[in-house]
Amino acid sequence: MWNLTRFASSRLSRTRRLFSSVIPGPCIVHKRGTDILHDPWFNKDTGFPLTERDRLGLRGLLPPRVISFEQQYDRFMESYHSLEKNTKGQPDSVVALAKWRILNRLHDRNETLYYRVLMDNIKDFAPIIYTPTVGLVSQNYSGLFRRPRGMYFSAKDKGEMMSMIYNWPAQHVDMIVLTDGSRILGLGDLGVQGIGIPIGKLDMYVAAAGINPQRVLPVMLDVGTNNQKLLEDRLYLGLRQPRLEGEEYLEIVDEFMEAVFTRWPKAIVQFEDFQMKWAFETLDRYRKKFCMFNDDIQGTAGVALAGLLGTVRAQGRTLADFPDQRIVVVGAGSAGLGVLSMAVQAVARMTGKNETAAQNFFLLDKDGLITKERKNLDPAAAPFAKDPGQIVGLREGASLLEVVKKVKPDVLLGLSGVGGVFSEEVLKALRESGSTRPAIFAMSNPTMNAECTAADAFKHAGENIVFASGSPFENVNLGNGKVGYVNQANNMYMFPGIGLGSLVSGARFITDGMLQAAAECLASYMSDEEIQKGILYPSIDSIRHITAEVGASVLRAAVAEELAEGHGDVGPKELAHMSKEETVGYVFRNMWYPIYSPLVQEK
Ligand SMILES: NC(=O)c1ccc[n+]([C@@H]2O[C@H](COP(=O)([O-])OP(=O)(O)OC[C@H]3O[C@@H](n4cnc5c(N)ncnc54)[C@H](O)[C@@H]3O)[C@@H](O)[C@H]2O)c1
Ligand SMILES: O=C(O)C[C@H](O)C(=O)O
Ligand SMILES: [Mg+2]
Repeated sequence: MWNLTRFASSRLSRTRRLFSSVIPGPCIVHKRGTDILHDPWFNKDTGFPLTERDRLGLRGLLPPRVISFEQQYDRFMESYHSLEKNTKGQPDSVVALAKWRILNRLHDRNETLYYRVLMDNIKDFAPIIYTPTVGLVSQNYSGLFRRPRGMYFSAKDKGEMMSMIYNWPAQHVDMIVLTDGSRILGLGDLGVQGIGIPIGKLDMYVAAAGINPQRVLPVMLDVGTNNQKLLEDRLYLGLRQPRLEGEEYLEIVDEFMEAVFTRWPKAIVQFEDFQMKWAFETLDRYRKKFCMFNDDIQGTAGVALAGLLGTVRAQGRTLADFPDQRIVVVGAGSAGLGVLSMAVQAVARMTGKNETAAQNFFLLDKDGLITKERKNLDPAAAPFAKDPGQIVGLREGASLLEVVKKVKPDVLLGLSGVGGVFSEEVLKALRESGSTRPAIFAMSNPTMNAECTAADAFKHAGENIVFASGSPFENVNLGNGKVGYVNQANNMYMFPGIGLGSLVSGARFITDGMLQAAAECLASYMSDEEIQKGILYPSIDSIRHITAEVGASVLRAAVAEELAEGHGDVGPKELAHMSKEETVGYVFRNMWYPIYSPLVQEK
């Protein structure tokens, strides 16, 4: 059932070939003069050619010399490298924020140049615009705030959202990332400051999926905050009130969703970093009504399942052995439960048995092992709660150490949001794992919330482990020329392809079938040779390529489920007649690529 296609060697050259045909057509701007210079969508700074300077009223508003895009690029990178040099030795957070600031200023000034430097240096810049630095930025957002980005809808805007949505200047919007700031990474309730996350996710949409930056919209739904520190902070920029709850809360989200889909019926909304109860409730409420998904539940599930399947292969086994893997999941929140349900569904499909599919999975939360004896057992966790009769030697609420010692798992997967939960003792206990090559997924973000560091994992659990973390760590030098490989198990390998595939297929909804197709695609992406080395995911350098593949598989699944209504001038019939290769080419052709496009028609 898992079709293991290999893409390996020609990936990069194929990417380049496909992009060479994607030169945007002339785009005519109706602004003039300083309005253009101050509009980051159109601004080219000193790169405006003389004809455009003449015809757009820019003459005299810029120094006379025209600088090429490449020169601008080099100049920015030089400034960036000198900033790196000048901040050497300073605390990590100071350096990270300085790097974020210089990138953010470019983002505010010239989007084309910003996205080109981001794409070309994604490995270095993703940790700044995305996890972990985006967490630090969100924590300090009210102090760092200089210019708004995206839209802010607050509880005070009730009844006004339908008209407010038309305040957004872009005529078309394809991709929206929405948060209410209630569970930002593992940092808790950050209220309005959580807007940093949708901004970072949409930067990844542009860099990885080639969504046109003029068509993305980060949104903050500010319904208050329960973070006392923020409520008392005189600089805090959000509503100073406790979070709305119950019907009052849902009425705000309902109103926003109606407003968005009234103005942009074809948009896709990604829910991000909602606290668990609202994450599940809103997914359930909207998934059959609007084209939306929850990244923490569904995107994370896909990336984790791909990693779990990779782990089986890394052990030298076949995928048919997946149902025998003993997997301990630490964290029963939106992410942990999302991963469990997708993984258990995969086992059920492979074995053809629903009743026993969850038997090799063990779920823990802050109160330890979850069994059917748990008081106030969350209904969402109930299907994975152990029957005390079937776990001899373990009790309700057993500690992680007890569980690892008893279960001897093949995989330890953390989505708890708590740094260091995989303690030295727990990692050492994993040495007794039944597996020749146990895997550790410390998936919580940002770095300080990871369940363990990469270095500790290799040191305490042994050199033969497979390791993945949600935020990036350096590979670990094991001595004797050996390297402990660090994977980044982050939903960034999933959500851009889910969004892009849904967009270019014109899917009405995002179904489990489409998400499963995305996960299968990522799972089959790596060659056996890479997997043997413990490399479970592609390098972030090839994120556009993997996103195109994931996007194309989502598209094909939408077509198969007769949900694809087409996109632009490509109708559903044309989509249905495309070969697999053609769907990938079509997805690539729909990716925006950052180059300056002419702002005036050639005379
Ligand atoms: N790598 C990724 O792609 C990815 C994706 C989504 C979420 N995450 C990370 O996962 C974490 C959790 O996200 P969530 O949405 O599920 O949060 P959540 O608040 O819904 O759930 C957290 C869960 O962890 C449990 N927990 C807390 N302390 C614990 C402890 N000491 N031991 C065991 N369990 C404990 C809680 O009881 C709860 O069940 C966050 O840090 C987030 O950044 C990572
Ligand atoms: O934002 C990330 O880096 C992954 C994930 O969505 C999270 O909430 O941690
Ligand atoms: Mg998230």
